[in-house]
Amino acid sequence: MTLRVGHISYVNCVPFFHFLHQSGFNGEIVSGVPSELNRLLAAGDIDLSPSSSFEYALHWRDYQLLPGHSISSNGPVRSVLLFSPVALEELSGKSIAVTGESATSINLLQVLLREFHGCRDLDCEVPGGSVEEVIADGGSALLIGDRALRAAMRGGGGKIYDLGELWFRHTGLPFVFALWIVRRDAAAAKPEELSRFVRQLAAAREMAESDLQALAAVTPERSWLGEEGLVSYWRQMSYDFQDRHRRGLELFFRLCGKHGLLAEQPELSRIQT
Ligand SMILES: C=C(O[C@@H]1C=C(C(=O)O)C=C[C@H]1O)C(=O)O
Repeated sequence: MTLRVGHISYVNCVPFFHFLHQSGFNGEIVSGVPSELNRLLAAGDIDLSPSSSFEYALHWRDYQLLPGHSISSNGPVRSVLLFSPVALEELSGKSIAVTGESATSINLLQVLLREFHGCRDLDCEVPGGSVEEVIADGGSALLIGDRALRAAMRGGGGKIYDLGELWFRHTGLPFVFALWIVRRDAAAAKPEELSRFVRQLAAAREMAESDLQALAAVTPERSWLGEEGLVSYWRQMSYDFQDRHRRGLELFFRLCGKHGLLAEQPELSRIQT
């Protein structure tokens, strides 16, 4: 049996995937934005994926974590951005257009605004048109991933708030946007494939991180982000999952509970390797 593995179609995932085949992986890869991968994972259509940390919290009884990896910020993240013509404190009652690609970041936005900026009655909705149009029309809007990086390069009239940076300023902790999530039933059905994958993923990431410059030189997104842009973006992301990440994640889940975004607190359960 082969593994069906999700792949986030953002440039932040390149360090996990570029060398995966070279490291021996011969299963299937299914690409999508985080919200699509969350859906496939919840439905059992893929076995494992880097996916929204909030998705883990919603369905944690069905999932386990691959230890040691995440997609996190430790300060600015550069690709989870709120574009707003007004200050954060003034967003109560105003409409905020949010990306349909996210699960974690839309809840992080709510937590930041409610817990630290005194906002009430937030009106967050995925717009009918594109989020980019809302930004161009001077509205408040949340983008993630490559579309956020591109929109920041275009700039615009309003302010740009980096949600990783805001989280760090208020908590002093990393923020965990994505975790490597495995379905429990897949872990039970394909234990050997999974332990091979754990080794292949670690090797692939190590190869990528040992020479980010060389990786940037063969990454197509260099056409718009530049090789130096890619390297500095990957360098400031945190792909680890250590004790500080766990504390940041648990605080986020607690604040989601406090603000009515999560019905119960998840247990963090790792696969046995
Ligand atoms: C750091 C990012 O985090 C992403 C945000 C996610 C979410 O909001 O659910 C999910 C996966 C991450 O890749 C990004 O979008 O650039």
